[in-house]
Amino acid sequence: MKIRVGFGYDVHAFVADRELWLGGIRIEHSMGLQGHSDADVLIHAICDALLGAANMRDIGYHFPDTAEEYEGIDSKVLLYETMELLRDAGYTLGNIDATIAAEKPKLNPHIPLMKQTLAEVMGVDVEDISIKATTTEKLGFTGRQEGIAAYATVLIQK
Ligand SMILES: Nc1ccn([C@@H]2O[C@H](COP(=O)(O)O)[C@@H](O)[C@H]2O)c(=O)n1
Ligand SMILES: C[C@@]1(CO)OP(=O)(O)OP(=O)(O)OC[C@H]1O
Repeated sequence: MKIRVGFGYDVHAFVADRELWLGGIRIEHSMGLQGHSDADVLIHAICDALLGAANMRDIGYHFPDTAEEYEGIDSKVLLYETMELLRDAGYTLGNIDATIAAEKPKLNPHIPLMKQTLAEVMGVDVEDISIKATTTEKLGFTGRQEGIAAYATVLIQK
């Protein structure tokens, strides 16, 4: 069996008048994230980790932010399509471990639904998806609530 690991990182800036989408769900907050898509920073980090593990470039290579078809797109569609690319190459998911760095909002209450949602989109067991949240103790751009960062590691196998 071939086992590979991948790492993904993404950042999106907070702006007013946008919905906040994280881990495939909408979260009530005073600001949302700026982006060409729905700016779901966690899903983008997971897509990059999956593509990296398979040595298949990155999210912007497959879904360019210059393409009209991806404008405002639900990132769950990009995650589904990323999983299709991996499946076509013969890979299955081992597990995902992800961390969201955000001063606010409080994310713990939303994590079970994020995990359930992503597991359904990816067609994997919810037990294979771990999502954690951390503040950055008011330090840096996340600490100043200028944006959110997300990190993901994945294991895939074939
Ligand atoms: N946006 C966030 C950030 C953190 N949490 C939870 O709070 C715990 C403590 O955060 P620290 O940054 O002080 O480590 C953290 O472990 C998370 O469980 C959260 O829910 N939402
Ligand atoms: C998802 C895509 C495509 O809509 O756009 P953004 O929402 O701007 O996200 P980013 O993580 O900057 O890059 C990937 C993009 O190609």
